Amino acid sequence: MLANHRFTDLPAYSQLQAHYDGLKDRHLRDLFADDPERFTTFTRQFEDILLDFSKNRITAETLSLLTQLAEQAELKSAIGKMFSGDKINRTEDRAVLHIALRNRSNTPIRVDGKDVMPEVNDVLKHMKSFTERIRSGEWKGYTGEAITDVVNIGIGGSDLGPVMVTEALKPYADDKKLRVHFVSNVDGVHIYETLQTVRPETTLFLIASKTFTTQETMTNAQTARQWFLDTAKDEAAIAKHFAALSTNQKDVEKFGIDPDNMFGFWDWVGGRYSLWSAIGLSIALYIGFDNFEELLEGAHAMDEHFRDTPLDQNLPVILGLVGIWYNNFFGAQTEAILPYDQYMHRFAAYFQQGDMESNGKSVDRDGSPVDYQTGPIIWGEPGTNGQHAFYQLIHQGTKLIPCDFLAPAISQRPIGEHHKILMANYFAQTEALMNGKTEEEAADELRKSGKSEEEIKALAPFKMFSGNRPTNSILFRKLTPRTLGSLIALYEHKIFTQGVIWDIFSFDQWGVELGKQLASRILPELQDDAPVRTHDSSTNGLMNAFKAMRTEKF
Ligand SMILES: O=P(O)(O)OC[C@H]1O[C@](O)(CO)[C@@H](O)[C@@H]1O
Repeated sequence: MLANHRFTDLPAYSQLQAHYDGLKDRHLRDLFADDPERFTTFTRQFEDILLDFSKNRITAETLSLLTQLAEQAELKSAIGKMFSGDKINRTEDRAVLHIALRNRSNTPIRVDGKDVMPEVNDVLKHMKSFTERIRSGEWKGYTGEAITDVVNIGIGGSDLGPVMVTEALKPYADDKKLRVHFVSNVDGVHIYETLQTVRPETTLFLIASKTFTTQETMTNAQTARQWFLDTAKDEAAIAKHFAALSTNQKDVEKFGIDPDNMFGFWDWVGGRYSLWSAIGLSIALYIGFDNFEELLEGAHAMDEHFRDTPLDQNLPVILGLVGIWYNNFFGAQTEAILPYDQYMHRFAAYFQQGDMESNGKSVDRDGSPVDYQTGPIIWGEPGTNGQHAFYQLIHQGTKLIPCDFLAPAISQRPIGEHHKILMANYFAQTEALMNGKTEEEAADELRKSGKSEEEIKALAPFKMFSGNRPTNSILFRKLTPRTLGSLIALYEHKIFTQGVIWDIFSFDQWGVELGKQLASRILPELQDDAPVRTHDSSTNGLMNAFKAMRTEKF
């Protein structure tokens, strides 16, 4: 179990507050002018990944106080507990062991006294042989044709991870031989549009659901099953075209999926941390098992770094602490993740769930409501597209939005000048966000463009930028499976770091569960045209309008 503390009672918290009062008005430009070695001071490297956090509103003292905050929150011991299978997810009475799924060292990790590694390795072995049979064409569909399309049906953590990783590692796949599709939304449009592009004879459906009860997934799965049987006409053919990725064997069998085609995992794998488990089968099928293993290895290497490296040298810890600095002292409410790599276009969306479902909590580990901010709003889009959309608000808006800028030094598609242009933008943006433009600089520029002094006076206030907008730059050599694995683990452990320090439980999601319960209660009320009176006036009104609209009586 994790130790409890009051975040705002930690001695370093009040020291940080006093420190903040002294630092809040200092400009990044001045911090750089004060210390010519600032880049070296605030840069850390892990394998092919460089984290430059020098463009943050921090000094060496800030880092030292933040590190003390982490020590006082007993972060090191919390990390040890996660890695040793302690049931740190107390509200669900579960261990938190996504690190075991990629434990390439294979050291025993025990839950309730039992080493989980043999079962982890068995599932990986099963995934490997299945992957190889599908990819080689040895596995035949019910008409004797090889599989050409994999449709993963899942939602939340049973979708977002595989979607993000298969997009990011597209260069390692061969779309001509095997394509992947993802159906998550219960909106019939999603499954309809997907089924338009595939043939029953050559399609493999992966029903991905930890619980195998999620309404959206089960609805889509039943529709896919019916669509398949409409052509195949034979239930026995299901064994060749449906597999399940789940912890719920009973319901998998009830659905009619051959137990040999079930890939299991365990309650200690959180949905949003499950891409490393059987939920990653679509990834392995798409990029091949060797590449999937490389992904696991990259994550494992980051796990070891997180567990063994001193806090002020530790990349996930630093990201977490810098986030806390803005969230709890500057009052920032949001953070942007901005990859300058088109293949990473789902990275921010993935961590939107990872971070917000984990740290969107307002009760501490003692059960008391918190009186400080916890998880930030996470969002983002690939770099240059964002520049032409929402960056204006980051540059000149009233909100402080700390941003992570991620980019590869080597493009997967080195075409002409594209990558240099992309990277010029990458470097330019963090520089501009930091420096801004003074009114005098704006005036000078206007003068050079031939404006009159009167026009300069009128226009300069709009053309100045305060700057002082903080960024992290995460520069890596190339988006390989190993590097991607490390980057994902980096953000996972950042989330862990923050949750521990905020004294919240990061591995449950009771809020989401409530929405699921309410939806199942409402569904029966939509089956007929009877007026609904059981809810508040807004919900009743909307449901009745919906009923009227569908019968054209509106
Ligand atoms: O894999 P399952 O059980 O279908 O759940 C899907 C998702 O639902 C949630 O519980 C809530 O959205 C997520 O945590 C999970 O990833």
